[in-house]
Amino acid sequence: MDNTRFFDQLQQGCQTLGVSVGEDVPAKLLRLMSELIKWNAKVNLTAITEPEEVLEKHFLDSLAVLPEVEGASSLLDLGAGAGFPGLPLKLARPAMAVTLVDAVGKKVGFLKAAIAVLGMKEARGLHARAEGQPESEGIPRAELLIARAFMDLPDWLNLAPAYVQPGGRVVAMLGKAQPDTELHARAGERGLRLVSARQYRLPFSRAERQVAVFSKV
Ligand SMILES: C[S@@+](CC[C@H](N)C(=O)[O-])C[C@H]1O[C@@H](n2cnc3c(N)ncnc32)[C@H](O)[C@@H]1O
Repeated sequence: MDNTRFFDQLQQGCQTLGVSVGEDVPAKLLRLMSELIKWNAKVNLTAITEPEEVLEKHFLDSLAVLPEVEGASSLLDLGAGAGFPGLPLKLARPAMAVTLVDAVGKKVGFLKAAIAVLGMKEARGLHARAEGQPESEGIPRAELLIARAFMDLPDWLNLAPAYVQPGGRVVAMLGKAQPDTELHARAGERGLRLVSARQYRLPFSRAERQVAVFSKV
């Protein structure tokens, strides 16, 4: 994929998703992709390595949840892996402080290198295992907590509230859409409230996704 095609596809994908990013963001995402592919040759960060797939399944899927993230001053991405969704969200909304946590040291090594290469301010890669005790784990609470492909929804909703500041929200990125009744029930069982649930499709493969937002009651 040449650079022009990358920029065209990114612009088209953002348009289809109804999200917008700053003028400097496409070049930064291109740089992130080249770091990711370089590191992935040495360290197993992600199974998604083809540029077209990185663009759609990692970058555009991360940017797709910008409407749910808008306005947050701090974001915590648990089980961030190679940095998704946290790194593209931080590039798109640089004023938001972002902490990316993963239990695997080599992945956190990549996160720290990517943050440095891209010159991100108020972004941090943190090597820690999230098990529901943020203080002892050294994981800061955030206004907005997010994860993708980290845990199934019931386990995520059990773990998540401990990492959210008072008045904050929990965002769940779901591969498989769940009916609103199910989301309401799962939230209610844990003292959470379903704020919104939205289905979307990735722009090129048309794969279905869902994003749900919960608040502490
Ligand atoms: C399937 S990957 C998803 C990575 C990324 N969120 C994405 O969507 O591409 C799950 C990640 O969670 C990390 N992980 C699993 N359990 C964890 C825990 N208890 N605390 C922190 N990270 C964990 C793994 O090391 C892995 O990188």
